[in-house]
Amino acid sequence: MPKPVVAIPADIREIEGNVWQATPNQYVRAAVKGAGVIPFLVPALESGHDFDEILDRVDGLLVSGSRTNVHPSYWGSEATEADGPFDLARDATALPLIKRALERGIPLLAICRGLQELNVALGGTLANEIQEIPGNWDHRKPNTTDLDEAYGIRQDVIVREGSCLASVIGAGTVRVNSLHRQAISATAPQLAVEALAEDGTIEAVSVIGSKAFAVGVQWHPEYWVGSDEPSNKLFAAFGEAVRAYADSKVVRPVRQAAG
Ligand SMILES: N[C@@H](CCC(=O)NCCCC(=O)O)C(=O)O
Repeated sequence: MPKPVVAIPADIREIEGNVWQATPNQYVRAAVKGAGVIPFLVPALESGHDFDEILDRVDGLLVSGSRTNVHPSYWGSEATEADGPFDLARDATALPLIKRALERGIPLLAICRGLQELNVALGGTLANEIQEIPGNWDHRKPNTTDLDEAYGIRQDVIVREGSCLASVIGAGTVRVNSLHRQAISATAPQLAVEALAEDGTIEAVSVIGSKAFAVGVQWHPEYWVGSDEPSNKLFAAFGEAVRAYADSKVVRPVRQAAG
């Protein structure tokens, strides 16, 4: 069987004075090493994508994190400068791609911004600057230029018994990293909450009734694939679901009856 392909929606980034389509290497590395798939970056476009044309060519969707925030207009809220930075091309690419992939039963793993996009794509809302909510921790990226420190494992989340995530990484307390200022506020009707931080922040969801693996996590398992067991298990399960989907697509030659 050929190795399956997984779409990763890119971000628009300004690098050295030019505009790039980009995704952090950690997602590509985790897709290759952790899920055993071929990553396929989908350019972030504000318009012009034929999402079925893209999804016809892939076997899974991995929606990455990003320092940018989903534009509040996607859940009917007014945008202020404080809600940024924005990436309208990423929003216009990832949100419809998530919805269409779920409709088609294509396996989905959504990470950080990806979980937030999953929630918004299915009709939920987000809260901004959650560290300012009384009783909340500071879930933001640590102020460091050292990536291992920024993505350091530093927070407990509680994975719910009987959840999809529990079947992959086990139920109960899991140590994870945390690099976000937004979080799910109103959970989309089609999402089941699968893990919470001890301050009540939603840390993982799955899609109720999904035809295939469809999980979102607010933390960053991609960064520690290779050395962190829950991260390894999550990407391995995603890879397994992607291969199962790819196999289901293969039209097997009809064996001629023995002559
Ligand atoms: N912008 C959203 C999503 C956060 C996210 O995906 N963080 C990972 C990238 C971190 C970075 O490179 O700065 C939020 O802040 O909640």
